[in-house]
Amino acid sequence: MEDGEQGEGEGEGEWASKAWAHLSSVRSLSPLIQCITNFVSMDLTANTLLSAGASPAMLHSSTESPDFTPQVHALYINVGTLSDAWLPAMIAAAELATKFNKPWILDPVAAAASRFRLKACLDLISLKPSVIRGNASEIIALADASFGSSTKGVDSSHDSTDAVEAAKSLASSSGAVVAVSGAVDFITDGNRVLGARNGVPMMQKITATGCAVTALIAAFVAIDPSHALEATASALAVFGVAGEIGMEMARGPASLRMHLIDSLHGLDQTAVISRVKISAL
Ligand SMILES: Nc1ncnc2c1ncn2[C@@H]1O[C@H](COP(=O)(O)OP(=O)(O)OP(=O)(O)O)[C@@H](O)[C@H]1O
Ligand SMILES: Cc1ncsc1CCO
Ligand SMILES: [Mg+2]
Repeated sequence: MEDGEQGEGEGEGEWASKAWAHLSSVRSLSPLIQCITNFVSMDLTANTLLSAGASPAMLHSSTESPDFTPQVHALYINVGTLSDAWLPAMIAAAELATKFNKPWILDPVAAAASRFRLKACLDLISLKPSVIRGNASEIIALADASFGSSTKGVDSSHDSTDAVEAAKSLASSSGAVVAVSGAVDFITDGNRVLGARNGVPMMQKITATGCAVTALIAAFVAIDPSHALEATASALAVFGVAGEIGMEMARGPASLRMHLIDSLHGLDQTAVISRVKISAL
């Protein structure tokens, strides 16, 4: 990717070209992504990464991370089925990623569901993830560092538009790019804000689509680590486009899950360029 001016004045066409360039790089470079993710999402997450051209590895033992994490192109940590045993492994892997200059990406599932989970997420954020992607309720809880307020487990009880200010504040305090998923996905570094308007509402009816798109963000950031904001927007838009095309063949959530994976695998330049809807806000 070129290092030129990005942001103001950039039209949807340029963003779409950038998204295609990111997807093409993922396909050609096939980045290796270590995923420490929840039991629910493992299958969809691995298949999403494979369909996009990346190489997933669900290795989570703190005993093997010292050997493995230095070899990966990015690390993905998702706290969805957090336990006392797994948290130290997540922290150890995040520390290794930072030590070896690998980008790492956090999905703070259900951040406000318990004090244990909120503290775990805040501790992980202190280890400097490149990107944090959550739904609106998760990002609001992290920005406020507050537990229990208007949360509904892993599902959001807010619209993504409700969380834009929280996302900017969390990005500024953490140094991470923060993405909020929803009908519009918002992506911010605390200064610039991008909106990605792809996807279909039925994607919320498939468990772990959020987890899967965060892994896709890890793959896109792996191949363009110095442009985490742009790579994150591209990943969210590309995943949304796969959902839109998949929905044309689907009869409900179960068949959308299958068609989304097929569509992500089959995405061509024409579909990406004509459908990606990213803009600077
Ligand atoms: N109303 C919508 N219209 C279009 N796309 C949507 C809509 N809601 C969610 N999406 C898309 O669905 C995907 C999952 O987002 P969601 O906000 O449901 O994540 P999540 O709550 O973290 O999910 P999970 O925890 O089940 O993994 C994202 O790619 C998002 O863009
Ligand atoms: C349903 C569920 N519970 C913990 S993680 C997860 C997957 C969606 O986040
Ligand atoms: Mg989630």
